[in-house]
Amino acid sequence: MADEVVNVNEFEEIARRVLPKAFYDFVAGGAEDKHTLKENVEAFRRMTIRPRVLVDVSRINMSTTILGYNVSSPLMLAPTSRHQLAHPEGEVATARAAAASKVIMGTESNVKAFTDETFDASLNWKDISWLRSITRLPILVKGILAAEDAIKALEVGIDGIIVSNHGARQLDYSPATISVLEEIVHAVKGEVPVFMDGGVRRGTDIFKALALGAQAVVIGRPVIYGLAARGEGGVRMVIEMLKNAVKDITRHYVMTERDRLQSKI
Ligand SMILES: Cc1cc2nc3c(=O)[nH]c(=O)nc-3n(C[C@H](O)[C@H](O)[C@H](O)COP(=O)(O)O)c2cc1C
Repeated sequence: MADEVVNVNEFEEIARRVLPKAFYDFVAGGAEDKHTLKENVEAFRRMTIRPRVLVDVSRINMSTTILGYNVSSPLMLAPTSRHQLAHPEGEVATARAAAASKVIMGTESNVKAFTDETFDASLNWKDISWLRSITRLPILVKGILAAEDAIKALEVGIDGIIVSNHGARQLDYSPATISVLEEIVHAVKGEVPVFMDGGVRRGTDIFKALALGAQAVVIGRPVIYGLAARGEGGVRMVIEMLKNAVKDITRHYVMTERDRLQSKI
């Protein structure tokens, strides 16, 4: 029954059962030892929340602004390549997922995503400058994991940064995204919004990412799991489950591994 599913991990389990093995393995898989794949999730789990009591949460408003668009929550859907859509039903289901996401986000974004797993490996910063010269659309650079690259991205005039290791599908042993988010937020100094993706599976993960300075988070696999398990309704359920984060989140509310180490010195 649809209402028995209570979290994203359960959707993944259903997806594993209903999808042909090759499809599931393609979606769920990661590079080589899958170290970074596991770390994306585990690094979130190692962070704890410092709950505050007697705060009025009776009317929580999670709406925010992303690149000038008002959205109902700080949650976006990641680009996932078309490889998994070789199945004809996949095409239909993905169109439905996109429609569902527009409803939830409350806007039809004109932000283009120039990302693809098959993208030209020779892509470099000059190409971003060129892109900047031919379009007035907002340009987001996805895949930033180091402060130096974040600064480079600012220099070429991008409009936002997505801290991402592309779901740990390409380079194993790159850092878990939540573990480098704060470094990049500090480097960017509020000049452009910083988004992050990788391993977001719970509303508390969104809470943690926002507390470390992300403007919004992006999800990849959870959408596909919801879609595989329950179609459009499953995608809606996944998004609703994850929206369970709260507004007015500050850095004060979370404790990272680094904080714990520093408090011992
Ligand atoms: C099946 C699949 C295909 C993907 N294809 C692309 C792609 O073509 N380009 C890209 O930048 N990221 C791609 N990604 C990565 C996602 O955009 C996103 O960064 C990642 O899924 C976020 O991590 P999560 O799945 O843990 O939420 C893909 C992810 C999956 C699961």
